[in-house]
Amino acid sequence: CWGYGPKHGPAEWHREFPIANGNRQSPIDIVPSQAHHDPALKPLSLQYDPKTTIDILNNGHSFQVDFADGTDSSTLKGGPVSGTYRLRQFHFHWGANDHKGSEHTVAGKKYASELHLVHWNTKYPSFAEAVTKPDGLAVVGVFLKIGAPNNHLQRILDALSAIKLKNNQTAFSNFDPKILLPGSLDFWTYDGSLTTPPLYESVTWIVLKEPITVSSSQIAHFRSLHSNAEGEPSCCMVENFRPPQPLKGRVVRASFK
Ligand SMILES: NS(=O)(=O)c1ccc(NC(=O)NCCCCO)cc1
Ligand SMILES: [Zn+2]
Repeated sequence: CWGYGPKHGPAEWHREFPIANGNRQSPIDIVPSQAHHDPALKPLSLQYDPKTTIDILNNGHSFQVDFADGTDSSTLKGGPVSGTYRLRQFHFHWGANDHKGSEHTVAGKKYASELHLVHWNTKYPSFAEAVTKPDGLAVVGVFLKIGAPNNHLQRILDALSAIKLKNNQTAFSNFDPKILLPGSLDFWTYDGSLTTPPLYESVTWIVLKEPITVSSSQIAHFRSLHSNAEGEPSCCMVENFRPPQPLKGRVVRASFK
């Protein structure tokens, strides 16, 4: 199945998922000087209820923290979207060393990692329905740069030892994703896709300009996960980022001057 290694990596995904060569693929290289400030963009409104935290899961490509999305307890509104989007999960992407790992890049700059908070449009009955629609998802991307240790990540890192292998999951509760956000919610936004197969072109991307910091040893914990399930040949999850894709005429808007 698909992965990030030399055999089944991003350059090969188009064979099974031809939309990989589509017109609104993600991630992209964001060039700040070419982003258009749009004063009509509303401020982002993120309201999260820690009680909706369910579990933490190794899905074989990353790890994700899942949230109960049966009510409007944890939502995204405003910014470039209309309506209400519910938080489904958040996960990370990282690289084999600290000099790469983010999916979006900023004028060619790669960050060490990137956090994705995945929300779906409640005009659709479920996430599974929404994920195939052009306005189905809104994903907030947050860059992680190497610096001081991030205390807010510690509980997540401590849980990773319990989900070492693919399909391992363990209870995780009472987590407020807001504590992972930077001070400023200034963002760039553009129409894109899932960055992993099935690569559906259903994502309104909202990439925050301000990174958060993590230490080098904290991010090393991410690389201790395995992409194989029990009984399969051991394979470390050292790298799981897709490189930037062609812009194909899309416009990136900025919420800030
Ligand atoms: N990296 S990303 O663009 O934020 C992303 C988010 C969700 C997913 N996929 C997901 O949540 N489920 C897979 C969709 C299968 C159809 O139900 C893939 C990539
Ligand atoms: Zn992602």
